[in-house]
Amino acid sequence: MLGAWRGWRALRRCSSLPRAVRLRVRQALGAREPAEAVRVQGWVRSVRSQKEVLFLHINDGSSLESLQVVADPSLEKKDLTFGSAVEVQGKLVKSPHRMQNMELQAETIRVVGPCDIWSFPLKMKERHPLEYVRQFPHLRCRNNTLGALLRIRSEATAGIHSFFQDNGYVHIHTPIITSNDCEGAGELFQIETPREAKESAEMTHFFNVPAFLTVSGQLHLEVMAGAFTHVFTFGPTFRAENSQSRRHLAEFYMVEAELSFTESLQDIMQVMEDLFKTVTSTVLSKCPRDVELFHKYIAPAQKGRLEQILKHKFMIISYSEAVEILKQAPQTFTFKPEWGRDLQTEHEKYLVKHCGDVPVFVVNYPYDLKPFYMRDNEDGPQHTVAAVDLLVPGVGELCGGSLREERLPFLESRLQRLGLTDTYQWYLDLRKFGSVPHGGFGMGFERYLQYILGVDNIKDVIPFPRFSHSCLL
Ligand SMILES: NC(=O)C[C@H](N)C(=O)O
Repeated sequence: MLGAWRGWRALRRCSSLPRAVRLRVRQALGAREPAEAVRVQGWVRSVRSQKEVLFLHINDGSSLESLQVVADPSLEKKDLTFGSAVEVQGKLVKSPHRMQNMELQAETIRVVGPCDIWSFPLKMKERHPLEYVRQFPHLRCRNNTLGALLRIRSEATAGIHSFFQDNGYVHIHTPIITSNDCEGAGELFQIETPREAKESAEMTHFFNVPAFLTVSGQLHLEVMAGAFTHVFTFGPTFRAENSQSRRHLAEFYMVEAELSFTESLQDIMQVMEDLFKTVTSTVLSKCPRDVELFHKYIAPAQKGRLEQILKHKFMIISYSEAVEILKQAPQTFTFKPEWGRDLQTEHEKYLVKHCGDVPVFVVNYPYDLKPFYMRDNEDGPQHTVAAVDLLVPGVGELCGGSLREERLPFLESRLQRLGLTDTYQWYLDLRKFGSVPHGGFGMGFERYLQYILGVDNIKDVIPFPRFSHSCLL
């Protein structure tokens, strides 16, 4: 009985709702035909009250453009201001305005949530600098630039998943909490046991076992590539880098792939290049107006560049060639380039410029510079491993990958020298039970967005940036 009564109440609630069709702003703007009764909800981007007519622009995040609402001035109310949340009902009609297809002739306007414009940090029709809106992580998504970024980010995410799924890769959820330090660079955030969960005062770490936030899903992907052949993951990774630089975050997203039965670095580079080009084409075709905003106001030099880059094969140079180029550079570097030393940001920048401001693969790095899992090239005195970094203009390293050492004796002796045999017993096991040549790579998602959009600071391409001394919200 009670159920039936509730049902009746719900029915009454429904029937009292207006019957107008609810449209998102994007749908309303793209409609081919006028429509009699529609309802649009969103946040007011501008209000302009004239004697005869009231103009509003409302945006609901579905597109960069806002929908123009034309209303009788009698519908104006005190709390109908910039930033307020509204529901407008009326007729969708062809707009006489050259720049837009449709507009909404309001019959009713309801202020769902007013906005205190005096304390609201965003101002009407103002192009706020990215550094300014960064101070308001709870409100900056209402800013046009961040709105465009977040739509692009969403499309790029879908594009990355489609790229791999369409090519037969299995998606793996690699763990966030892990006991290994894949990169061996000591940049791990350790996990503590909260006081309430401690069985004894001495209990430390993660219930007394060392555990960290993951720096890379690679080793777990290697496990899976041993059964599924081609696998990928795309999730958050963490680095305890005490850096405020414009290229580093403590929490960032990484796309990683691992391919079994792969003997050449060339194959890995091909996947990196295909991934970059496919996802970028998707973004350009799905969010042209959002991308245009960046190329118009943030990075004018990037306009048209991407389309060019998509047409050409990426360049490849070896690490040794890179060092020679750097040694012959007319400029002096803070860090003197020398074979056997890591390439610094200033070196990467120079190399990319030298190659014509295009993405460049640098391959075959010194053995002693790279982590234990990379495959030994066994190439004489200048001993290298089959590693690759993809460098891009303005950002530097975008992807890093390698062939993995699949040969048990090589891996065993390397881990022994590092004193890591016990820790990586399971990893050695993989080389005993059906080991195959394999390799993979990781691409920093925020650096990818930084590059394609020409955004200078990595903090502006992630919804909630976390970096040294900062964890707002
Ligand atoms: N999956 C990868 O190859 C990425 C690599 N482990 C890195 O963190 O750079």
